[in-house]
Amino acid sequence: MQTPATYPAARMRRLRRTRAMREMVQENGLSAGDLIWPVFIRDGNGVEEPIASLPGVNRLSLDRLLPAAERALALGIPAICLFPYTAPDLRTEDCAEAWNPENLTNRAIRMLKAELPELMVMTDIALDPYNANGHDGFVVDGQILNDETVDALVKMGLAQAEAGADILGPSDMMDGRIGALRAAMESAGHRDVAILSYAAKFASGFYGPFRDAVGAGTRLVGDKATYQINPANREEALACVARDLAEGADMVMIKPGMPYLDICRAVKDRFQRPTFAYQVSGEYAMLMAAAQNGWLDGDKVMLESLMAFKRAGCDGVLTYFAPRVAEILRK
Ligand SMILES: NCc1[nH]cc(CCC(=O)O)c1CC(=O)O
Repeated sequence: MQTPATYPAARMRRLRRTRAMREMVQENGLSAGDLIWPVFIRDGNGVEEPIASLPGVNRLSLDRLLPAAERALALGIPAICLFPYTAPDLRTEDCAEAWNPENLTNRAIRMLKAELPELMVMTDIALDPYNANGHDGFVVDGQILNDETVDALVKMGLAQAEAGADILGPSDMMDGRIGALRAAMESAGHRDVAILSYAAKFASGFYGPFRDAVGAGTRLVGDKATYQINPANREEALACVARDLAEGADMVMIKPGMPYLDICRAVKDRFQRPTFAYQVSGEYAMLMAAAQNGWLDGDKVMLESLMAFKRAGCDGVLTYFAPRVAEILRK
């Protein structure tokens, strides 16, 4: 970096004087094309069910998902990511609903790809919405089984690819799942299905409202510390990213987002591959709660928080704010 001249030759305020000048020298940009919109789906018809801890976010039945997705596409959002709220009787210890070709997610994928082929559909691969105990993997005697879970995740991913998913999002943090999924996609002829790995996923308190939304929160026995990363660890997160890229991930994600911008920057600098952050449910809830109390300007902090991801090196962000942001950016 060139050392700036000293005052008064250097007056940093010269380039901040007018809006035109500020825009001309702006270093980073945010556009609708950077956004992936996470959406919660449920069964039924005509249902838009509010989620108390995520103000403004609803669980949508598939007939309501379609117009919402259509609007997202019209606003320039390239992808939506589906998260199912599974009916209670379909949550079992063997998690068999996860790879049912006719499950809610797979039906949603087929509908979206038939009606809106240009909109990319991303999925979540983990057992928690189908598991009786809320964990991302099989639980036996209080242990989360790794390799048995990977086999199940592969079946789940294959069913999603078969239904037409464009991007698979393994969020489970089992070891070896990226390699196993990539090999399965190759041999099943799904060569162009992309994998966006939840590579640096931390054991975070910020997932609370999400677990309410998919109905896994009250069921969860214990915590996820034996598979998600300790929030104190940076080198471990980088090792996970390196491993997932080596196993065939096309893109990687850091999650949560705002408290982990240092990891975003480190991942982009070190690997120079497509890098995404997930601005998770708790981050959304915290900004919305303050905005609803009149303590923060909601739109302003929303845009600022998303620009921060771009500045930290991310290529894009998963955010519940996506439609709102895209609407503002269109004006
Ligand atoms: N595999 C589950 C999964 N996929 C995405 C999220 C969190 C997303 C959010 O909080 O918005 C979680 C929660 C968890 O790991 O408990």
